[in-house]
Amino acid sequence: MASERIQIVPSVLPCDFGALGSDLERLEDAGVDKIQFDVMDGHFVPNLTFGADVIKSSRKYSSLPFEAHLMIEAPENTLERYVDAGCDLVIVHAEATTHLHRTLNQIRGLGAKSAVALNPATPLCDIEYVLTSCDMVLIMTVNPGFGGQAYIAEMEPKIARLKEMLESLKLDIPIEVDGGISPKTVEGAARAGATHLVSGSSIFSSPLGLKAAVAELRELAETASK
Ligand SMILES: O=C(CO)[C@@H](O)[C@H](O)COP(=O)(O)O
Repeated sequence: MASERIQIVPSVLPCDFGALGSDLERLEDAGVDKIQFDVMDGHFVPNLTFGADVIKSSRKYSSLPFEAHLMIEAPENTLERYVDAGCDLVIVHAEATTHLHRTLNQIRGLGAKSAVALNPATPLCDIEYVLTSCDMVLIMTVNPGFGGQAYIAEMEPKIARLKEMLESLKLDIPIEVDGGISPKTVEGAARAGATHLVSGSSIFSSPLGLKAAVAELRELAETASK
């Protein structure tokens, strides 16, 4: 597990959707490691954002890996569109697909990396038998649907237990956390075992500016994870 390095992952939710390309260029200049596109359908979560076409049109503005966080019902019906749009990794929610094992392997079959996300209330036992079909696990530290929510610190024991599960299976895959990640919360998440840290409102609203805010999160997480 020690081989997984800290990655800072911006959520595009706070971006200016009318000028997404330039915001993506700003994020790459700021030193982020990959980009997370928060896809929301207004059914699985109350909010509605964008689909694969927006990601496809964004591809030319960044050389970084793209991941699609599918906060949508029945993601298995549309996986190919996100891979064709240029996503290197596709995240589906365990709560949103009937046949999770099949869906995760469908993503891999399309040539992308697969990941499963768990809402705060969903127990780790729901993914115990699909971890070998995952290239990453996302632990939500807010209830999905909106940016700017408060970090749920009660998820830290869940992160730590997941790290133990992965180590016992000798699976060297990252644990990503998403929701309320800021300089005040990142250390707790990293100390528990998270290595990929998704942040939206904190880095975009930081008085330090985007580049320094990304560097600050990275330094805090790296120190806490040692
Ligand atoms: O995906 C979600 C919620 O569904 C958000 O957690 C964003 O991805 C990050 O938002 P901040 O909490 O960092 O503002």
